[in-house]
Amino acid sequence: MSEPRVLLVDDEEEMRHSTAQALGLFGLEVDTFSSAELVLELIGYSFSGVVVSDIRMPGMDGMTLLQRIREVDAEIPVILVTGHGDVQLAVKAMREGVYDFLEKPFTAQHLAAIARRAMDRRSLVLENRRLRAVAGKRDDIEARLPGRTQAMVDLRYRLRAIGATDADTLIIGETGVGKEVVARALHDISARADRPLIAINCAALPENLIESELFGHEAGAFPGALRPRYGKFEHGRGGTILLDEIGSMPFDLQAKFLRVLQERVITRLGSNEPVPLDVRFIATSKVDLEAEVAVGRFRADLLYRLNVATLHVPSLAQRKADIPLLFLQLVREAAARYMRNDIEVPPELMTEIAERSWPGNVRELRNAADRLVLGLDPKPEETSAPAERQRLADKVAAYERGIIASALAAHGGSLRPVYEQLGISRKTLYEKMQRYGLDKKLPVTDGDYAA
Ligand SMILES: Nc1ncnc2c1ncn2[C@@H]1O[C@H](COP(=O)(O)OP(=O)(O)OP(=O)(O)O)[C@@H](O)[C@H]1O
Repeated sequence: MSEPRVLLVDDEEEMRHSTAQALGLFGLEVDTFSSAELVLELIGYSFSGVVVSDIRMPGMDGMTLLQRIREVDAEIPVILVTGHGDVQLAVKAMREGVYDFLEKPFTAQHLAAIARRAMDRRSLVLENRRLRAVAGKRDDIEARLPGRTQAMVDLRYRLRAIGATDADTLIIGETGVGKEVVARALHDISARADRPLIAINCAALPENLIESELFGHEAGAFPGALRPRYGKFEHGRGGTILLDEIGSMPFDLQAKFLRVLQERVITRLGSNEPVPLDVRFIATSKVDLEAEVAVGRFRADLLYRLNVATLHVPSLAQRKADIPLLFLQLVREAAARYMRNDIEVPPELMTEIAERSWPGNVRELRNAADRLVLGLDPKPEETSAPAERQRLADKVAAYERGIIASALAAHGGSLRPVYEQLGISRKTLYEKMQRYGLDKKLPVTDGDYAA
């Protein structure tokens, strides 16, 4: 989203500077490089400018640079300049896909006009690519966030609507519902899709480093800050910053963050100079931020600023009808991940899965699918708890049997001292002896019992 730039490569310093200056006069943003290797490091698929390079240079020459750039992206425009009037070189360059070829001497006006045309074409190419990617990803939303319940239909509808804007967005939902999945989908259908998405977990940031982590710092800003460093916000330039668990952001930092949201500038630690920041913020929360405001842990002004575009991601309890299909999809995904193709979901298991409660939401359901595929009990807590209880009950029973047996032995099989000592009724002792198979093995002296 930054201005497209001309990357100008020339090993001759004077030529480099005079050309750059002249192009600057025609309103172009120019970066200069003394070698082709240097410029190659900056070229990527989303590069939005144009490369202007001398042909004859020590090290990598202009023709090789052209070839290398076209390996990265054949649609990046490269303009080659030669001082030698070499027709053969020109022909070769044309064959290699050069955008244009200029002979020295040339006027800056001429070069500026060609460069501008090249950049216009490049921006068209990038825009078309973006539209194609967005169209693909739009179809993708259904696959990424499946579900036929109204809650999911509404979520996808709002997601697409908000995705078409550049508004900062708050995503709310219980743990494991897929807030991060929604955030990534939002980024992917936005105009920033080809720029980075930087995810920051506010709950995991070390308190003492948090500001420099986010805002960056200048050299000497604090002991140990030897070199200047970009913060995470600046790494997200042109893209999206995802602030996970915004409710965990320290209170003092919330005021600074609010300023960033309002003014779209940041100031690195140890500097007074605000730097413009072109990013979209997406924040997530599983805690009720209104409640956090009420107890003074979250700033009301920050909440109001964030709460403009809001997405509520429903819990599985709020979309129970989606559970079977979602589970099947997660099983399919897990099977692919673990390279198993023989996984079946027995109907009884499906019924249990559908009726069970899933407090950990999709994350928990996904774990269950993984466990099934790995041949483990897919219903860990809730259904293995009775098994635990069973084992515990067995242990308790064995212990109880031992106590009764030894009491019976101690009293020579006489019942009265036994039930009195154990503080239970005669009837209860009788039932337990029956249950534990103790009646026949011991010498019995109490006529009551024998009867
Ligand atoms: N609709 C979905 N389809 C498939 N997998 C999903 C879906 N939603 C979430 N998941 C999976 O569930 C897990 C939890 O998702 P995610 O991390 O997005 O949840 P969250 O709401 O951000 O969780 P937390 O509140 O703990 O941060 C991830 O493994 C994710 O891939």
